Amino acid sequence: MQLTEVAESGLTTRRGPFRAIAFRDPVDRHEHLALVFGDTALAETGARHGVLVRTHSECMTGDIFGALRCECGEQLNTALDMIVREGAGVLVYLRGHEGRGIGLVAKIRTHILQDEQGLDTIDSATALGLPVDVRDYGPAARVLRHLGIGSVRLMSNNPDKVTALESYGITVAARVPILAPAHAGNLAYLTAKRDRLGHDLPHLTYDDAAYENPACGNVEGACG
Ligand SMILES: Nc1nc2c(ncn2[C@@H]2O[C@H](COP(=O)(O)OP(=O)(O)OP(=O)(O)O)[C@@H](O)[C@H]2O)c(=O)[nH]1
Ligand SMILES: [Zn+2]
Repeated sequence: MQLTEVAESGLTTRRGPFRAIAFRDPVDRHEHLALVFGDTALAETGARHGVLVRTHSECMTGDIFGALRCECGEQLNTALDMIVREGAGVLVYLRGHEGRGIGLVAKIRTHILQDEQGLDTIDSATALGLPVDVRDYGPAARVLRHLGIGSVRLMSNNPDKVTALESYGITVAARVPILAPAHAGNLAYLTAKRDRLGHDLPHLTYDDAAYENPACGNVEGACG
């Protein structure tokens, strides 16, 4: 199925000049954004056989407000840095993926259960009668195809994303780790992703005492 309502402009950010290409997907009806840097055609055929791509699931709390309980915001910034360092690549910002597809209100409700009952990111969704992950990567694949990209090096720690994108006909030539530093604020989240969702997070240790709270020093009481 073709994407509709495509619009493109230049978008210079503090990292440099990107192209911003906005799409409306005909299936999920969300508006998605691709940020394109450099010559991706050359990157696809070049020695590495795949464009450096991040398909980033929307996380308002982490991406915009820098919430510490997940690492989404850091991954977003790291992905853009990696693309610019490489000289070419694409970040596809996927709307409708908030809370792994359950939406913002439901995600905040899972946070309440995590904070008040100690449930993890999986059990807190299940306790609300909600699915753990209902993200669809069809829109991401349609965006990439629209950009003429068939083979990617995917920045992700989640092996399921590789399978999902490939099921939509995108070749994932490699999965490129995108590891955010672990700290006291995101440790529970990262640990649950590693132990229960199969994310590849080799930088985590099992020594809780090794992690500091980055809010310490900024906010009275944050160090509890
Ligand atoms: N339901 C729920 N979703 C969350 C929670 N914290 C973050 N998210 C959402 O999780 C999504 C990101 O998924 P993750 O599981 O962190 O990582 P991933 O995208 O599968 O894998 P990477 O490519 O390695 O980042 C974002 O859309 C966030 O909004 C939470 O506690 N509960
Ligand atoms: Zn997040």
